[in-house]
Amino acid sequence: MKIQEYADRDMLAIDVANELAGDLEAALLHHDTVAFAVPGGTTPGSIFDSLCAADLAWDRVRVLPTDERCVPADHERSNERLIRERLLTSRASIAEYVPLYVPGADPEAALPEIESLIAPVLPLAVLVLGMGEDMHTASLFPGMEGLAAALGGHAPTLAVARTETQPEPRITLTAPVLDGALSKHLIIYGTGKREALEHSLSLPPEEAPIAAVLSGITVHWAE
Ligand SMILES: O=C1O[C@H](COP(=O)(O)O)[C@@H](O)[C@H](O)[C@H]1O
Repeated sequence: MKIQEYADRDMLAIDVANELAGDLEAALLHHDTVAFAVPGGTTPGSIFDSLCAADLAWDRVRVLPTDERCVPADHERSNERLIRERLLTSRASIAEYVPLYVPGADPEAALPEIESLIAPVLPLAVLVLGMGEDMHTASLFPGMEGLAAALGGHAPTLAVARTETQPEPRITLTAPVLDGALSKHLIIYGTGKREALEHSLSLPPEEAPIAAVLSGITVHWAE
């Protein structure tokens, strides 16, 4: 794990967007299409605002969320909504979006259909992760039912996350899928998340799921 510190969040957003564009460009040199997984939540919007203008073969990039809340795609809590509004715009508007949530069915029943959408685009070439102060990443939450299976080396591609702390169920990529990305970046803002990340290093992944995906990752941090 390598930590890059930035003077402020604006600098981080610009530099990380440039680094991601470089990673995608390098991956596109070797593959017809590349899978690019990105988080939702409050952290990545300003990075998306810069990255969307990168001069890349976006028509060969498959963008998917690291995790999704089971809400309609136009809902304010939808990660798809954020990604479509802030990343899949400008030059990046021609990238293909691969969803992790399909409306209607209950999440467990929908997993086979979603897996059939995701499987053809894997493995991940470039991964961006966020993290909560509770040390969850994607929607791998400490203490959630099924966490040990979702962290294990033989985990299926997807897991359903149901926690008391979240208002709706979620669907998440599992740890081996995330950890297997060729290029991995974690974006965290603020002292609380920095301390939580450092604390996670001394905990088992069941208590700190972020710890399961840190091998070879670059952490980008600004206050
Ligand atoms: O709920 C989520 O949480 C994490 C962290 O979110 P943030 O708002 O603290 O940046 C995020 O990475 C994940 O994709 C999202 O669904």
